[in-house]
Amino acid sequence: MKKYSIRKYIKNECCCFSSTKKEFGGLSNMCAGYNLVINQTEILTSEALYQALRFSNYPEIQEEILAQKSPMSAKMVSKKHINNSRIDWEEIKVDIMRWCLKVKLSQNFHKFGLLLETTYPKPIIEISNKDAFWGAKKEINTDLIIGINALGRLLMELRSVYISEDKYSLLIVPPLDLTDFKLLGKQIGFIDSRERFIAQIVDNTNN
Ligand SMILES: Nc1nc(O)c(N)c(N[C@@H]2O[C@H](COP(=O)(O)O)[C@@H](O)[C@H]2O)n1
Repeated sequence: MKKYSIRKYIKNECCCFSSTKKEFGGLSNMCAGYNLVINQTEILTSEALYQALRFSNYPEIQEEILAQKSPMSAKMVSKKHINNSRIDWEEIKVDIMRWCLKVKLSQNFHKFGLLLETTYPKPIIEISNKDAFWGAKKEINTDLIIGINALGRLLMELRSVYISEDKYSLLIVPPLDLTDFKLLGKQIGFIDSRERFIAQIVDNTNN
């Protein structure tokens, strides 16, 4: 099992999010307004995509997850089927999350990219009192936040590429080299968002 180090942060030196409705809420996988398309299937949030990929060999479970209107219900449906998770899930879930975030960025390039850019150079943290793996917990009576902060670390990793000269390489997301990297029974290939990006620019110019 991979080990991830615990980090300590000082709250007012960081860009923190916990609610999708507040500042930096768009960084949460639960945030609406960052639609995705994989194999011609519309996916409402990166949370739904991440949860669906837990069940690569169960297209019917994936369909049930993707049909949920809210990301929280997608997560709840996933919990209900947890015993059918890919057997390698714990080993690969961080790679899957990294891939989902890359897709979120490539398909919402300006909107998500600019949001990421505004956080630079501060640490990004999802504050969660329940989950110190993906997020980090606020220490009572201190200004410290402690946890693995895996999601924040992946977002910072992505941010470092977005603000570099390799920025536009992020428009193409290669598939993960995993057995059965599938959505609804179909292998997932390269996600090429270059046309979508141009269409979004044209759209923004016309509005
Ligand atoms: N809003 C919210 N509520 C929770 O209870 C959470 N654990 C999270 N964290 C998000 O959930 C995703 C991870 O799911 P798994 O625990 O791996 O099934 C990830 O998007 C976290 O940011 N959020």
